[in-house]
Amino acid sequence: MASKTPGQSRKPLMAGNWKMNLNHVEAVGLVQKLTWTLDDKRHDPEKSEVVVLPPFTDLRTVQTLVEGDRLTLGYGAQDVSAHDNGAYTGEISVEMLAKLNCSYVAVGHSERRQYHAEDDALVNAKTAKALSGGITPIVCVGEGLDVRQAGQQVPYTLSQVDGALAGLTAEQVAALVIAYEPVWAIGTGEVATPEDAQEVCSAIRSRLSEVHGADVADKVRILYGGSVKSNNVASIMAQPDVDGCLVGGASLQVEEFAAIARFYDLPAL
Ligand SMILES: O=C(CO)COP(=O)(O)O
Repeated sequence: MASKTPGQSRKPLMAGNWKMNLNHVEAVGLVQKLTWTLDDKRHDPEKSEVVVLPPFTDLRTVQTLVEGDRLTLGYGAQDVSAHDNGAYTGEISVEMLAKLNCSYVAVGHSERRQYHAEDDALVNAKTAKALSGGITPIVCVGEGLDVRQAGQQVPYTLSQVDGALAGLTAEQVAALVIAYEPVWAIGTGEVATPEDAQEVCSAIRSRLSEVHGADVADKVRILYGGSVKSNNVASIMAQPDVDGCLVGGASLQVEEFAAIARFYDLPAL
């Protein structure tokens, strides 16, 4: 596996969270253009893994395209049910996602926490469910503006991490991805400084090390999310504990997302 810095084995991950954008027809256009652009610019898949998280209704189409054309593009979902099956109207199970060969699923995104009242216990149940189905959860954590202004971003975020990972084995934790997304930076154009991102990402890694040991902490990829663009990605990625980005708005723009995926060729401003 390629390294971001010598001696580090975590392969950078650039995940595009489309949120509630693009129907399945539009998804075809974006995925095709994205893979053409990455090929054209000679993207090295060893230097960053590129993943899209489309809406549920696009997943079968994206799967067909990726598998049919053997694209070097990962995909996954934006949410998963904490239940296996049954009378849960509107929910999608991990088995359904696994059947679509999804590699990843976001859990606990701040928009789910905010608009669907998801708490740490539910995020914990969804994380465990994803792992049990063989899908890598991207566990989202991060503080709101009031918490940041009170200087409590580290304890607040660590408490979300503790809640989301409660009861998981060291082996399970080693297999997941954590995304630090400060809520005040999401969709606002207000990106955290590289130092802000590093402060919390490094605190998360220290906590993983305390609880599960340094070997586990070394394996977990910790992403930053919140107004990531091609003009700020390189300096964020230069931070030692930032192993990738969870990208919202910019992942809907092919040239932008392709440039973000190729952060390794951009100057850190
Ligand atoms: O929420 C995000 C990704 O999950 C970030 O969204 P933006 O990149 O649009 O700020």
